[in-house]
Amino acid sequence: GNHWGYGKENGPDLWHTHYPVAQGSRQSPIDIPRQVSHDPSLGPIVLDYDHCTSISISNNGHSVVVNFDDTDERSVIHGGPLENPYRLKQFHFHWGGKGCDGSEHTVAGNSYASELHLVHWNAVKYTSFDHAAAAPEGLAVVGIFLETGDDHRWLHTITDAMYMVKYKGSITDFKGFNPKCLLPSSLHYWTYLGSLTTPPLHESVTWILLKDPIAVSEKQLGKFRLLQFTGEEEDQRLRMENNFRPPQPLKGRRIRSSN
Ligand SMILES: NS(=O)(=O)c1ccc(C(=O)NCC(F)(F)F)cc1
Ligand SMILES: [Zn+2]
Repeated sequence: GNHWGYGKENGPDLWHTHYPVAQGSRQSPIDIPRQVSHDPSLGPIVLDYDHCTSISISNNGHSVVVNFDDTDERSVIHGGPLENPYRLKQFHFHWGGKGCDGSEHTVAGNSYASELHLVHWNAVKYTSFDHAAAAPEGLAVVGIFLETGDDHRWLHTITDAMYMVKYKGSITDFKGFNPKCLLPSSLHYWTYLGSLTTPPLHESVTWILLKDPIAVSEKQLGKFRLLQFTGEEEDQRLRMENNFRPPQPLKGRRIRSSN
């Protein structure tokens, strides 16, 4: 049927028809205001990715996703606002069209070129990712802003693999990638309780947004736009771009800032 997407006929403003939680009280993304309350009790976020390696890279028709082996506690994040360790499951990106911004969260009304989401789940409290994804404390997503500037030396491995997953439903081996190389210099962050930013929009995410962006070149971002929303067998060739949901109402939520 009318599967959800980012077009005029199936985009974010229409998602509420099949996913009423779209108008819920803890939806994401949001705009991060200039002044956020600083919480001295918030410790540092710790990303233990040392034994972490990727398995595959895929095109799910909405984004490009790098998948990880989450069968043990090898790659977890803990600390910060989190009461348990959360296992890395996948990371993916949201981006705009040529010369246009495409981040999901905004900072004082300003967008970035793109936004990277590192998706983790609470394997201490839940038996599977799918259960965690539907539970209030189930997921922790680390958001990293991308701004255009110099080439990112490690992003090349990802953009070079994109020609292998051009079409929706494609997947290929992508081993040995450690996302630690995509982190900015500072792990200072904002945190708030929100949701998945794509349907089913479950209100299950503790968001941890790093304040500092990483720099990627316009050329590297251009390779993201070679991906397609559509499958190889489809007549329509829809370039994958502008796959971001705009900021949603804060509805009284508190946003906390690490130091
Ligand atoms: N863009 S986001 O908020 O990081 C984001 C992260 C993960 C998922 C996801 O796994 N959806 C499938 C599920 F879990 F079965 F619902 C969707 C959005
Ligand atoms: Zn995302």
